[in-house]
Amino acid sequence: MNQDQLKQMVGEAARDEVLKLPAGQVLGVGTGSTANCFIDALAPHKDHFAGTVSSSNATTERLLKHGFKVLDPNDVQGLPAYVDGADEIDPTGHMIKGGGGALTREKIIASMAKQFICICDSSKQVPVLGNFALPVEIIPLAQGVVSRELERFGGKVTLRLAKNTRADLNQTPAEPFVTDNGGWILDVAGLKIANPVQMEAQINQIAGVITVGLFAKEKANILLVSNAAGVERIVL
Ligand SMILES: O=C(CO)[C@H](O)[C@H](O)COP(=O)(O)O
Repeated sequence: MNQDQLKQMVGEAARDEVLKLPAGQVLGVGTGSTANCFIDALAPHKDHFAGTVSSSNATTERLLKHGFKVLDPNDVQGLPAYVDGADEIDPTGHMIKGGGGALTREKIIASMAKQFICICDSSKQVPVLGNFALPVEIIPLAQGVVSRELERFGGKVTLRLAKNTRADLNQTPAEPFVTDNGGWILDVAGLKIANPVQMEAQINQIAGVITVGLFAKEKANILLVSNAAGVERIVL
């Protein structure tokens, strides 16, 4: 079974999970290839929900294409659940997210939800977070100072670049990747995150940081994880 099939399988399991929620509520929807599988699987059942709140422009576009109602988070009091993928998840449900660059809105929508349902294949499960470079969204003018502060944690800091820029042709410097919020992303490689709660709080305190892609406070409550044998449901 390949990774796409594993993502599809867990997307379908997440559809079954959220259809157990009472009808007529608003659902939080994440970003990424696994979240896309979930959106596609849920599309025939969209009327079960009064609407959705979306974690990125890309997800909004996909939801609208399927005919889901997409609501402004400011018009929504709370959510029964938020469904999203992860780049890494540890045994307690702490995650690294932001590989797709949507970490800030993902964290905001997750904070509105009673339950974070994390969906992934088993390659994302790790004993300790940090093999995946930790994304940190920043205010662009703070790149230098935030990079220096982040280096104190012991990792290697790299500015994320946009794909398909003219740098390939050696004509211009590569352009930074720009988030939906106009921020830039620093990726911090080589960390061993023994205490995610502490590191999240410390990075949040650096002036110029918009959001760190460590989801320790907004951790997963339910993990649906797929492997060749099927989908396991783990309450965290
Ligand atoms: O945090 C994210 C986007 O910002 C994604 O949830 C994360 O990158 C996982 O993506 P995928 O399901 O494509 O592996």
